[in-house]
Amino acid sequence: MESEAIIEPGDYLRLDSVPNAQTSTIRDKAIATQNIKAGTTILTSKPSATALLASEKGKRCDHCCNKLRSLNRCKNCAAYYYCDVACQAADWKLRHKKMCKSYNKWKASVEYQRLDEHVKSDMVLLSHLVAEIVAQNKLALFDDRRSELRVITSLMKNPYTTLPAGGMCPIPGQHSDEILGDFYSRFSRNNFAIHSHFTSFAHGMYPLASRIFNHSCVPNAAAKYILKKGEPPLMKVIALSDIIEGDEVCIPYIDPALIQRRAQILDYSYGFTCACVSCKYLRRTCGGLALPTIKPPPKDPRQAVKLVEVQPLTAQELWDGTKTLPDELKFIFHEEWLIMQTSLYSKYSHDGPPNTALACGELIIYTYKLIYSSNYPQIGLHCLEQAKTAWNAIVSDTSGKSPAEVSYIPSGEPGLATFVKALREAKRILDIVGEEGDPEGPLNEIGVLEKNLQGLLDEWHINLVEK
Ligand SMILES: C[S@@+](CC[C@H](N)C(=O)[O-])C[C@H]1O[C@@H](n2cnc3c(N)ncnc32)[C@H](O)[C@@H]1O
Repeated sequence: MESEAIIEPGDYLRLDSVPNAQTSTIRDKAIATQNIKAGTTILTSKPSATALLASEKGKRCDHCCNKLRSLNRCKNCAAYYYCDVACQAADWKLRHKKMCKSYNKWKASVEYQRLDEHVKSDMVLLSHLVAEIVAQNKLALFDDRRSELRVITSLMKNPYTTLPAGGMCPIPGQHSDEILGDFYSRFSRNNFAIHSHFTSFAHGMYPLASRIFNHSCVPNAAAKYILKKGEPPLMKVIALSDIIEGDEVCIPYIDPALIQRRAQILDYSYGFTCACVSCKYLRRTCGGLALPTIKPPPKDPRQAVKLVEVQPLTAQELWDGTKTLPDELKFIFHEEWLIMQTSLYSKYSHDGPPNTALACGELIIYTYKLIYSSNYPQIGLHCLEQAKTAWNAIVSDTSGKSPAEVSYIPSGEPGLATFVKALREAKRILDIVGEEGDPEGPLNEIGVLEKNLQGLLDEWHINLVEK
């Protein structure tokens, strides 16, 4: 099924075809039609289907994906959970009535059980998609060039995927295997991980956003998800930085911090080699990202802190070749480095000592700023963690000295300055993304820390000099 669909990218974008479309993996590019300020919602996209990850079943509503306050379980299949009767009724009408009877038998079948976990998860999403089309008699929409459903049939396919026989939930009146295979072949290149505060809990098809945005590991935009009671999650694509008219707007398909794996995933799942400035830089300087060419990190994090402190660098300087990363610092582009540091950070933040935790935290921020594009939400989330750790260091300090004098990090910076710097950076970055995901998120935590800060300033009679 190949179709032309009318794509409406909204006020901020137009789609430009790439000149060599026959040989390129890129069909077209989303170009900014005007200057766009950081924090602007560039596009809103509705899902054609969503499905919770298996690990989230029973913890969130199967209809609107909100965290469950009380449990309303489908009395027939006992496998779908809802916030309340309203969500249950809405989901029944939307799709569940077409899957309820056959769901448990299908889930227990040999055909389903022998699938890999990620294919199982795709089969649930495909079943939801087909159940929705059948339950709501949406087949006619495929003939309407304006319909978002028709956009699905204009999405790029992965020619190497084949529909696993018997893998899908039997749905009365469902399409032929050919049509199902056609939908499925578009999944790996187009589906989105749905997240709350950047932790995934579901996946879904957002055809308009899929059709419009290409990937970059240094994106100038990113998707967030709005959770509203009674409605499936709505995607909003937000500008992460100021975008100039004529620039291409790109989003990240995967977490750019998966430094070694990202090239493989983009090649295997999406069929392209990324040509962003960061990938080019890493290929040029780190031997095509091959692990053995990158020196392992020093075992002692304090040694790493010393190395980092004498090397003030920005990602832009590395990418454009103005500065080079010394060989002894290349470990920061080793995926294991971040994994090791984040696990040490969480251990020291919980168990202490706080100064070791803060030193680890500084190293993570340094690394993130060399990997991610500016204002990338993960940098903000980590700055918030660092602010919380600095706060804990301040309140557990027994020296009797003012937090404006006592220091917890190797550079000698006072604890208060570490706290304020991390808190302000977290607020600046996370305000750009704005409210998203579950309630009581990072912006609430920032609000609490700001109140704590005011209390501390009053207690010690400190006047913060605004920078
Ligand atoms: C979700 S679609 C992107 C939208 C695409 N412009 C379209 O026309 O449908 C994903 C596909 O776009 C292409 N693509 C996306 N980002 C790319 C990039 N940075 N470099 C090369 N190809 C890319 C790849 O073929 C990928 O499988």
